Amino acid sequence: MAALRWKRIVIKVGSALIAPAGKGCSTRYLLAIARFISECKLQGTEVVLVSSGSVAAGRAAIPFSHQPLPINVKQAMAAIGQSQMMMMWSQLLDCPCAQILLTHDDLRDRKRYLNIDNTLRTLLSHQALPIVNENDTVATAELKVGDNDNLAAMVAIVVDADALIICSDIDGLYTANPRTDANAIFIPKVEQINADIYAMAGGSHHAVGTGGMVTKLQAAAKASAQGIETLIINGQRASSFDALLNGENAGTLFCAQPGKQSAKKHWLLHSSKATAQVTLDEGAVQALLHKGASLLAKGVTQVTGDFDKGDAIWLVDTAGIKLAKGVSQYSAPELNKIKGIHSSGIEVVLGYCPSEVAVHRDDLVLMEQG
Ligand SMILES: Nc1ncnc2c1ncn2[C@@H]1O[C@H](COP(=O)(O)OP(=O)(O)O)[C@@H](O)[C@H]1O
Ligand SMILES: N[C@@H](CCC(=O)OP(=O)(O)O)C(=O)O
Repeated sequence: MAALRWKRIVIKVGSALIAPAGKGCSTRYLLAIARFISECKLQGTEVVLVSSGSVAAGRAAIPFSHQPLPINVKQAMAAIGQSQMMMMWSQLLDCPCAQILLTHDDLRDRKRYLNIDNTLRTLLSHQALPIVNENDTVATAELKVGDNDNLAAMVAIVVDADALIICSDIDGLYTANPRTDANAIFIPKVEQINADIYAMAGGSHHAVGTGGMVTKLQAAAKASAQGIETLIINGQRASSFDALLNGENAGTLFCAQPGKQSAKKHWLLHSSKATAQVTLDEGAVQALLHKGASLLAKGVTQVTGDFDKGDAIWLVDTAGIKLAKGVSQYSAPELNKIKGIHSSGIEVVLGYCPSEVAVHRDDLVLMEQG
């Protein structure tokens, strides 16, 4: 058996594999996936599992035939199914299985993001298997990622994985949904995801799945942009996993792209939630855009909205154009008091000076100006 080419992977398993009949967990496809995970770990490849299926697994316990399922019913099914799904994985694997339930909000908050990162890495260093799912019972629309394909890509970026393997009930990407288009042609490799590729993707045919091929392409785009190669494979076929273990490709491969950002800058740009903004004078704009400088309080003319020290904020020019996103070293009330003031005067005004700069260059990412 050839060695796997990855040191750390994220495997995403869709609802259709957890509960193929749409009601309750089944070992039918999970045995082969569990064997693959065990083989990866034996070869020294670290694995994080993102498992859907809490709604599908809990479905049998709550008889409800109307479609679409109302959110409260789905949440109740998820609450029942999550423990059943975890139990199933624990029975199939002989390593400790660790449950991690997340919402999008957890990833937007820097402290929680770092806690997630630390927990995942600690679990991996102790040969445990983190099993991630969306925290369906608490997540309202604005807190949710909404689908586990995108969640898996976010997790892959958090743990700096080499590969994201999305296991579904289809061989990979086709030119159209093969369930509705008999002429659809299989695509083994995608160099770069563009509008033509997105145009091929259709939705899901399951009541408990989310997103179909659309969310898988979004996930592949996110992960591959961060240098993580992504595969969409048929998790119903044990042969897909045999191929991967033999160092061959299976399903559709989305190539890793160059230009990976640092984890911190990626979080700032794509995950952090910034609602407040500070307006910069022309000197600060030039220093930021052309000199790679930090933002000094002296260059701030206006503070709009509320934020704490450590929160992400927008840095805008006098026309209100968003130039950058950065982590503030001061709260909004503090920055309001010291705006326009030279760094040496901060202590005089506030009585303390924890930082010479308002936003440090390392905690700042420039927006692409179109
Ligand atoms: N272009 C496409 N190529 C392949 N599958 C597609 C395409 N467009 C839509 N699909 C659908 O996406 C489904 C897989 O997504 P989904 O049902 O959400 O599964 P999962 O539960 O694994 O996330 C396939 O079964 C297929 O019906
Ligand atoms: N969090 C939900 C899964 C949502 C989801 O994305 O499902 P799927 O499209 O099957 O990966 C659950 O556990 O049922």
